[in-house]
Amino acid sequence: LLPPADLLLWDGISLFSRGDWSGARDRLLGALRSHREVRGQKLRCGKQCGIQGGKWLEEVVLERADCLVSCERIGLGEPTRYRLTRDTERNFHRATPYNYLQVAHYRLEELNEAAAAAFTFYLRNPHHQQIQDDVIRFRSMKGVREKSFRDLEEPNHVTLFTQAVSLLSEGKIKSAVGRLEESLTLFLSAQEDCRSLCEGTQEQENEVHRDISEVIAEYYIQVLQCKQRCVLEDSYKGQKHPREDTMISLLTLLEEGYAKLENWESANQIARSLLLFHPQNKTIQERIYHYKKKSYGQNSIKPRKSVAGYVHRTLEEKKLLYYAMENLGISFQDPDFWTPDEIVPESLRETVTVALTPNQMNGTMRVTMDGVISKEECKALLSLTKEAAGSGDVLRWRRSPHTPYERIQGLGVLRALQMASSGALDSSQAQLYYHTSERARVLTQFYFETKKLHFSYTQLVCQSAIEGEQEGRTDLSHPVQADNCELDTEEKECYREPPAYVHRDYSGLLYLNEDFQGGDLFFTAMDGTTVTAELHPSCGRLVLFSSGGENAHGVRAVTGGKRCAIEMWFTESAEHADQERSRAKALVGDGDLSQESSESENTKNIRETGRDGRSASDSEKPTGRSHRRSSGRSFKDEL
Ligand SMILES: O=C(O)CCC(=O)C(=O)O
Ligand SMILES: [Fe+2]
Repeated sequence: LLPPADLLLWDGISLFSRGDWSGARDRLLGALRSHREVRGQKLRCGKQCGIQGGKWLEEVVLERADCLVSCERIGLGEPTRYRLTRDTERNFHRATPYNYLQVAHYRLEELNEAAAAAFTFYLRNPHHQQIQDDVIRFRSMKGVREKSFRDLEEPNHVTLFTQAVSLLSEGKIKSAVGRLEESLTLFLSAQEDCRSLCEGTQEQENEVHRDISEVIAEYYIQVLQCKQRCVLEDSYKGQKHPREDTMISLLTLLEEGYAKLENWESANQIARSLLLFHPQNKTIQERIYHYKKKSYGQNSIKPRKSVAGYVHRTLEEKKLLYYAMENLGISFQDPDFWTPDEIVPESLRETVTVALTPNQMNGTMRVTMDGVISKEECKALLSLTKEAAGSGDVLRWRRSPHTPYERIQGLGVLRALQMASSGALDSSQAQLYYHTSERARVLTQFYFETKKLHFSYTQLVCQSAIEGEQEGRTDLSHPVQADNCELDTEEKECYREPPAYVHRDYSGLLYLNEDFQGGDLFFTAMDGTTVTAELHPSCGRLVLFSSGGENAHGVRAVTGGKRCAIEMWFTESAEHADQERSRAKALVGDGDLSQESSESENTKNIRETGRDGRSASDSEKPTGRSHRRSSGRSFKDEL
């Protein structure tokens, strides 16, 4: 039996601080091993102490408690010995031992081990400045193999998945499918393990004596929330890509593999399993029809049992959690994109959907969402621009700097709020402007899994076609450009240097209307001419993209009517945050109780961020809609 993990960890850290590198390394490795050992034993006990049906609840609970305690005692000793405090548990969760370990390995000149430990920590703390630098340093060191940059805690199902992806690209379909099947099995069993540990001990913060059912309900909700988060736990850890659903990615590839192998029955079965996540999806239905024809109308094919079980169970849990959310006032962040509307109570239902996925837009870092604001909200914001135009010189219509055929009008957030406080604008509309942009910021942060984003600039802009001057027009409303770099279409390069706004990291365009001619937004390759995606604005439609050359874009001529949008640019760098924004924030009284969060907080927020981008500890105000709705789910993904 290994010494307890916390003892080894603190021992290791103390040897570390005294410069005893080999002692530190051995203790830290021991701590990781011991932590794993306890986890394994708890899993074994959990299985061994299964619940038998047909008994009273009290009897079941007491029996299981007795069984668990004695099973763990035999395997691990007294509970006081192996149970970790929440802090220590969090340290293991964040892979902190690896951060010490990488330094110890480095000092001991074990460079490949050091690189692996550093990389492992980095993946779980991608915004940690020091580890970013360390990984870069290791990469430039001679004698460190590329292979060493690997995740020492990578779940086996991820390893297999990655192997399968490269096998598929090499055309080795059979082996790929084998790997994917194995990966699916392992993913499901990893989920079981993660979920079963949710029932382990939890430290309670403020114990007061309350009604037994209240206490049980609260504890049970905690357990359910923990189980729901297991999906995030077992998802692929990498950066620079929006998070995808592990199960859906797995099944999609698997179906593709079976189809390539012309194993129509299996392809059909997997497609039917996928359909459980998106029952209305036309393309899956078509593929099923196609497979059915290929296998001569085989009609009795059902979804995979394991997948159906997975979907059924998680939906049952979500129902309970949404019930608790509606009636007991608990907060629940649904980690899944695909939860069907029927599961969510009417009052909590949100309308934001992903209208175009990055894939459908032929890029990785671009997405289009619909329903981000309601029709009434569009109307209110549009009337803000009308009033603003009538009330002052700065906001009067002027000729567009981009084209002689259009006039343009712009209004900043701070300006709007200031005008509202002097009575020149409707104050609730000005506030709505603020909260709407805030909503877009949170969605960007959530969808691209970035660290905290700050506003770099915000503007409500309308362009309108000058009547009678549109004949024979061939120019654009807004020429093709990138938002944070100088686009050189000859060289197909984009230079991130002044005069470009180099601090912009993400761009957001929230459209307020659709009743005008022309004015489509389009994306091009860096040549400025090859169009890769094009869309017409509409009320509540939000287009988000990274601001670099990978997202060169322009706007087609507005040849009739008025086109209005809120343009937003976000930066990851707090130093370059828009000063006006903090004054605007003060004006709306949006107190930031969450404070400037520390590095660790930041990382934690991202892991715990729900579908509306709000973490449990995030006390930012709801965004213009009722609190209930904004703390609910916020968008669902279409395939
Ligand atoms: O209004 C739009 O759709 C795009 C405007 C734009 O790209 C910009 O102002 O940088
Ligand atoms: Fe732009």
